[in-house]
Amino acid sequence: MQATPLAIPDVILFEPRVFGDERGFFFESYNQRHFEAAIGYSVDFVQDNHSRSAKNVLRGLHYQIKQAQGKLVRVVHGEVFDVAVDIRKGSPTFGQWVGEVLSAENKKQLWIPAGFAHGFVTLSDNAEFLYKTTDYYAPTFERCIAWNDPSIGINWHSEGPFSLSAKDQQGVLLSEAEVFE
Ligand SMILES: Cc1cn([C@H]2C[C@H](O)[C@@H](COP(=O)(O)OP(=O)(O)O[C@H]3O[C@H](C)C(=O)[C@H](O)[C@H]3O)O2)c(=O)[nH]c1=O
Repeated sequence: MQATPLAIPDVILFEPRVFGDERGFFFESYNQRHFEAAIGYSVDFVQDNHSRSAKNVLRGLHYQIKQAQGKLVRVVHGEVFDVAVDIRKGSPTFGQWVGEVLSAENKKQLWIPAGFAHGFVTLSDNAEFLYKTTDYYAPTFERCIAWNDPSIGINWHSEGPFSLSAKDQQGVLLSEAEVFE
């Protein structure tokens, strides 16, 4: 497994070692020992999530202001553009974003620590998105930052128009959002 910090170095891209043969392929989608050695600290994943989205569905930018979740995300069908935004007050990269194309084909994974808002847009006809989280779902603590906040300026690598939940249509600007102290 190869681990590469992105431009915001706390966000780490994982590329697994894939064993292909005439039957198909095998790879370890998660190995705690290798993962923790790569990020340099231990984490405890408590929940696995799985969502399916049609083309141009955009989910985000989400975070939990309390019970903040670290997320290890991957795609097992189709392709998405996945984005993390640094919302840690005082961070030198506060308000900056990083993104990566994750697909069933490239088998890439992103580690997005607590302290980031997270979202993705579906690039393929459909995409199935799986992720592990380091804390439990807590809807009362859920917050949403507007996907198109000009102060963040995310390039979603897709023309749209995007399909968003009613909740995500109400996302607030980063300047008005609760952030991590
Ligand atoms: C996130 C979550 C949702 N739900 C229920 C609540 C709703 O009835 C339904 C759909 O929830 P929502 O529209 O919030 O799902 P997403 O828009 O995919 O939300 C996620 O999208 C972005 C990409 C994230 O990073 C977060 O993990 C999460 O906010 O699933 C649960 O029961 N447990 C959960 O952990």
